[in-house]
Amino acid sequence: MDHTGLLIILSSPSGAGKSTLARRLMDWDDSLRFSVSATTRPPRPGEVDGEHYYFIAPDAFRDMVRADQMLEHAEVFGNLYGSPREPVEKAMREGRDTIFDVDWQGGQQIRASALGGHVVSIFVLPPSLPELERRLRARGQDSDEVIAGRMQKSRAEISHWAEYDYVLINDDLDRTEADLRAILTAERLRRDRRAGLGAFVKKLMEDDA
Ligand SMILES: Nc1nc2c(ncn2[C@@H]2O[C@H](COP(=O)(O)OP(=O)(O)O)[C@@H](O)[C@H]2O)c(=O)[nH]1
Ligand SMILES: Nc1ncnc2c1ncn2[C@@H]1O[C@H](COP(=O)(O)OP(=O)(O)O)[C@@H](O)[C@H]1O
Repeated sequence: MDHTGLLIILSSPSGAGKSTLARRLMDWDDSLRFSVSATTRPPRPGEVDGEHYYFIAPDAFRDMVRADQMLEHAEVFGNLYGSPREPVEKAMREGRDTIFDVDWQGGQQIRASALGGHVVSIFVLPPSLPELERRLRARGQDSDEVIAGRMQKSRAEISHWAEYDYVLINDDLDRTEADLRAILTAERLRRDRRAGLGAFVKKLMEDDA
């Protein structure tokens, strides 16, 4: 069936688990595409350029924005982050679904973008703020100062929860992953209904006549 790809927005305060969940979803369904963002923040140990992020200089980032090559962009924790437009448009044309790991500003801009696709937005909450801090520490990739900054910003990110179609409390990882799979399956069926089931039903009736 002909259809355009879904745009799946995942947001959460830093450390709630969205990268882990996105990775699990892609292991479940390898047709899913991850939108690799460009950022001016330095790579963490183990992060690979072009896989986790495109690590670029602020000037190069601003050039991309000026050339309208970013579908959305925002400043988060003092660094610039943006979703390159071209790979998303290509995936949509090919009918492949794209996952975005973006903050609330990115979520708002993707919803408002003129891409015209079927957008599904999901907000991931931690079970508590002390658990969020524990996860940031357990990840072992940020300094105390960076963790303190992220905890301070977490309330502002969480305040946007009601803008999202779905809100999941990521307590048990397997449970949250199962909920995400269910959301994706249901939203794909909704998309297909819109995209071309009319023609299928018409043919079904004709074949039976
Ligand atoms: N608007 C926007 N936000 C992004 C983008 N890429 C990442 N972010 C957000 O930036 C924040 C920080 O990301 P990151 O530095 O990887 O830290 P982490 O969330 O702790 O793994 C998170 O809220 C991400 O969702 C992007 O392309 N656009
Ligand atoms: N449900 C969960 N229970 C316990 N730990 C979790 C859970 N979800 C994620 N984590 C852990 O918390 C840390 C932060 O997760 P991560 O996916 O990097 O968050 P984010 O991308 O939202 O910043 C990681 O070490 C991850 O393994």
